[in-house]
Amino acid sequence: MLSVANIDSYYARSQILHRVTADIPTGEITAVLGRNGVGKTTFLKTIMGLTDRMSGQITLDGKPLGTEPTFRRARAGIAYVPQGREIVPDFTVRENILMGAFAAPPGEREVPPLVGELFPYLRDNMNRHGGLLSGGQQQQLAIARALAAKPSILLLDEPTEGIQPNIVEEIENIIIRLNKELGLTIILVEQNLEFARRAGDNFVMMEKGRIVASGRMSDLTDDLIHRHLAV
Ligand SMILES: Nc1ncnc2c1ncn2[C@@H]1O[C@H](COP(=O)(O)OP(=O)(O)OP(=O)(O)O)[C@@H](O)[C@H]1O
Repeated sequence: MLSVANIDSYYARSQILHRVTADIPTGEITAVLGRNGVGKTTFLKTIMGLTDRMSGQITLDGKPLGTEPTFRRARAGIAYVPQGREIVPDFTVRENILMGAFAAPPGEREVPPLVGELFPYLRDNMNRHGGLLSGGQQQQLAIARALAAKPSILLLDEPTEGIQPNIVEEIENIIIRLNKELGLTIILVEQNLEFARRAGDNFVMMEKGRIVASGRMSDLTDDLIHRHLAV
């Protein structure tokens, strides 16, 4: 289980997260919900060690990770798919995927066969430049890059944002398969409440850098949604 406890997290001198505590159940999807700017991305970045400073504890199956650099967290099995995808446009599809493989065990730094199964388009376009792909294809590529690290935990930041509506469902189905068929633990930041509710086993609700509610998705009441998500 991934646990965070009493996390404060900062960009320069700005404190963004305050006393954040959460247990992320293994093998399940936990949706991180909240309005714009409440700290959802910062929550994921903090788990990955990508903010300027944090205090508090992060443990994975009891092993402390909170003071480890990002690459050790990646090697411990946590992979991050950032908002906006951050594909390198001049690298090919293959090169973009292999960027994720540095965290895989030596001897396994390859494009995983799974990528071809999940993403036939990527399999058939390995030499195409990343910048030529559509938003949906780039999202597939960003997920493929994360899978190249052979993770057990996937952090997904708004994976359906800015993607053509007819492709959104495809991405959603992939995310659900990664969890149900491969058993990946997923932390999903998602503005689309309908998808978050359908996919998520658990939720974490954030407000102003704090977790204000959490639990099983069946416990996400209309009142909580009204209080913390409605504009
Ligand atoms: N690099 C940064 N330096 C300073 N402040 C930042 C930085 N990135 C984010 N912030 C601030 O941290 C706060 C939380 O931002 P964050 O992106 O984590 O929220 P979010 O809930 O993911 O929002 P969104 O849904 O808009 O992505 C915001 O006030 C934002 O302005």
